Amino acid sequence: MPTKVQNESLIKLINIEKSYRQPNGQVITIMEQINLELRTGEIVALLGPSGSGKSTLMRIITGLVTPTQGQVLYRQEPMRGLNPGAAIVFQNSALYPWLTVLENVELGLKAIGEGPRSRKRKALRMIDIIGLDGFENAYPKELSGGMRQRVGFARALAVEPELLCMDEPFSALDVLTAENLRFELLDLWLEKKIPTQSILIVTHNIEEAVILADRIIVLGSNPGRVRADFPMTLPHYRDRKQAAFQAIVDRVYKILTNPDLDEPEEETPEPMSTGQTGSEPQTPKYQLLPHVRIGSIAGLLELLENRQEDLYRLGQELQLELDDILPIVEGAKLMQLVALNEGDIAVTALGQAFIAGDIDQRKLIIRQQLLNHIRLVQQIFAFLNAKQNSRIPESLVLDILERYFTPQEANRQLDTAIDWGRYGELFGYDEPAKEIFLETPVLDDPLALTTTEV
Ligand SMILES: Nc1ncnc2c1ncn2[C@@H]1O[C@H](COP(=O)(O)OP(=O)(O)OP(=O)(O)O)[C@@H](O)[C@H]1O
Repeated sequence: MPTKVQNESLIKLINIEKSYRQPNGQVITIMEQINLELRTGEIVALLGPSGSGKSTLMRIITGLVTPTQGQVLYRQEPMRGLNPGAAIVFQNSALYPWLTVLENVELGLKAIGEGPRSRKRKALRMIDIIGLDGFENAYPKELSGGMRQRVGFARALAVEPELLCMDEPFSALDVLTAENLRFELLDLWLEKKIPTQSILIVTHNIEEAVILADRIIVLGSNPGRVRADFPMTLPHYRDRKQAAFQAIVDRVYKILTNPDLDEPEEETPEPMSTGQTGSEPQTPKYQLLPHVRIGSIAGLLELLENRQEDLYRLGQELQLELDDILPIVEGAKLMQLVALNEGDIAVTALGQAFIAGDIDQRKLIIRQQLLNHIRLVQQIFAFLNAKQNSRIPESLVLDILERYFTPQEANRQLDTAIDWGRYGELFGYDEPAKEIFLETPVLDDPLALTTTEV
């Protein structure tokens, strides 16, 4: 088994940007200025909110996606096409149902041109290492979810990749199976039973990252960028109950829940021109609304009444995943109903007034906050007031949104704005006509007649 050489550059991303051209011709940048290096001997966890570009970044590293700008170096050389040293394990290992475990594991080896005999030998060895001994001739449907995922690992590891990329590999498994598999993978890595030189894992699970990683990278969204990149010094095996473990979990939680609080990156190379398609016009940023109902925000406020709470513990208490709780907190924060301080969340005076208020008072508060702080709502409201019949087609708003977001995201933004506007009794939605209409025209409202600049 090859020994692991520590700290050699395996992958280097220099000023990576990825943009997609939308059907309307608009170019949307989903990530920019990504600078990072993966070195041998480390497990790196990539965390970030949904849509921050974690999977895209992993695909750029493996060569499945080409960046719009910037350079990918593999072992210090520009990478062209697929990364020769990488293999990927996905959330649901896509196994061929008509092939046995052995045949599924052999597939990756076949793809890289291994002959039948060495293919079989290597596949059997990896099946053994990964704990599937005795199941070589089973078909995927005969296996549990955890065992199928093991086959996915065996298939990826059989080709002896230098870099093992895993995109939420444990998230489809039940809690116990996931925990077992995590520690088994860690055993294989620490005991050098696999020749892998570096592991990159995309995850939504902070504790999983803290259990496994030697380094944690946090991405931010809109567009995706590196917000934090720090080493983990706790020795393996880590205990979830340890104060130091909890402190790191809190730190990551704090970064994720405070979009304004960036931690310095490890290194920031100078901008570098690559001669690629760098001439796309930059799209200015637009406030991104979290997809959350006002009811959920109200629920959070009621729960927080009169207490300052650590967000991480709150998530645990509510048994909410990070991706569920973040949009609720973000929505409440955008409307200034809560304030965040060092990972703690507290209800503001306005939030307290919301909790104490009856339904009409609550609606009034939301209405005020929407008109004061939520750009899309302000814009729709201004359009409606400028129209004589107080109605606008949704396509008018979608056209604007699609200058900044994908069509799918533009629809989600509009849905959220309509939901919030409805709660604040600012406007409603006529489904058959696909039009937004003013609830009660408020012509003396100073905001009503201002058109907001896009
Ligand atoms: N082929 C594509 N065309 C247009 N937009 C895309 C394409 N692929 C990804 N995107 C957009 O890029 C953004 C980042 O997507 P990506 O899947 O990389 O994020 P993520 O952080 O992995 O999200 P999640 O945690 O939800 O899996 C999203 O807004 C997505 O809609």
